[in-house]
Amino acid sequence: MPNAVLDAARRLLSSFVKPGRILVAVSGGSDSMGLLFALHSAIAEEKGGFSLAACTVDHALRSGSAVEAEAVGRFCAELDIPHRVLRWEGDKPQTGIQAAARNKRYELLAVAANAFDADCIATGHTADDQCETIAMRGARHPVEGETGEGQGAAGMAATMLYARQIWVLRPFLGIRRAEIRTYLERRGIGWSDDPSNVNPQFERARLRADVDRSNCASSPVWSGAQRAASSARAAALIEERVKVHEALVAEIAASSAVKMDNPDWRRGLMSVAAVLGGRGHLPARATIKRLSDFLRSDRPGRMTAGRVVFDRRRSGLYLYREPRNLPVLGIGPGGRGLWDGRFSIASLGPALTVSAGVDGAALQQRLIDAGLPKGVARRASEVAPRIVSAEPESSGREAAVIECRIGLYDTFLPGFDRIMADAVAVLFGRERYPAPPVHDV
Ligand SMILES: Nc1ncnc2c1ncn2[C@@H]1O[C@H](COP(=O)(O)OP(=O)(O)OP(=O)(O)O)[C@@H](O)[C@H]1O
Repeated sequence: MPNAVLDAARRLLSSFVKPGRILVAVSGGSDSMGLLFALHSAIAEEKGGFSLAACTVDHALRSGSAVEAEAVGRFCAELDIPHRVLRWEGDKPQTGIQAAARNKRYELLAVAANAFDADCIATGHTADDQCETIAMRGARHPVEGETGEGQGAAGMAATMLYARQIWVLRPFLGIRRAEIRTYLERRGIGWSDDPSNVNPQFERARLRADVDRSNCASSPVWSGAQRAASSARAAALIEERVKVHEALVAEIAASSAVKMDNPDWRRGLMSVAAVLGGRGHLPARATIKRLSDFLRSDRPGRMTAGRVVFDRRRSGLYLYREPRNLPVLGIGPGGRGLWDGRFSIASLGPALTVSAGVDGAALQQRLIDAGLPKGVARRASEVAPRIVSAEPESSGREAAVIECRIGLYDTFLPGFDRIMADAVAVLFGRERYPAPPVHDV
């Protein structure tokens, strides 16, 4: 009898570059219980090399969650799979609880992956979850699917890099929840139902009810492969047209700046701008439109969008952080912090204070020597981080390790955007992101 669930697990195993250890994120719901059991069965058929571990995050948000986590533990023990429960300790936020729980969940899963020495994490996201995600993103950004400019145009990716550290794989994205339930029922395996999945207070639960009623036929969206192709085109364009100096200024030839009719170029340019502005998302569609009109007009002038100045001169287009609302950050001895959303700074010993300001004339001169107009060099050096050490004998720069942050990709990088993310990383003087453990995008 054909078995789509087991086949998806087999396909995942055969997509690995080399066999390794998979940490399965098991909530105790049908999808992740099905994933665990299907992977266990598929591995049993294999010659060897793969192993499983499992982790359940107890969000401690409702009574009964600890008992459900224990039930998963018993199931894992029956299958001889090592299992850990990690609990979300401490205060919980009053609002945005679902988003906070999700962030915490990935953080704890990454901790478990490290403890089990796993090569990746697998989650039980299904085709139903995919429909909900597309519907949810579509409701927020009704037209972005047309050009693929927004993050949501392709829905969830089958692979995702978390925190530059560990890849999350979603082998069930093409499988309906009902199929997984049938698979489990036929084997006499039970699961728990999370009541918040049907609580209409949450947007995802409301959409879930709609998706259950529908046939999962959502509006047309990009496939992962289309999105990957767009990423590759955008990456090639920024590699060819954009030069970034000291992670502070982007320089673009005047002839390239005007080409805002090309959606791949728009997306590439906006991604570079998001890094310069210390933002984790692209500007809103209306802002991109205003900016495109300004750039197409081919006239010198300045426009600010997403905390970035687009400084258009005869010699070219220059992008840098606008000189407003620049924070002051204190970092304790040996500590680390994120300054202005743009730079991660780690102390090598002394306490540090980070603020904006001209870090001597040297930086400005380096930018001028690199060919930037004087005015641009001055403005860019004014928004550079100035690091002052609490120990007068050591200079701030010597006492710190500083790295540019790429908010768009550093926490969640969809697999289909990796080419683009690598191009941005290289422009900003960073290493490429780690490659996934599986073939395909
Ligand atoms: N408490 C949990 N412990 C371990 N894994 C979990 C937990 N909750 C969810 N997961 C994993 O995430 C998958 C998707 O779950 P769910 O749809 O509830 O999460 P989501 O919030 O919609 O997804 P995402 O985390 O990507 O936003 C599950 O199949 C499971 O693999």
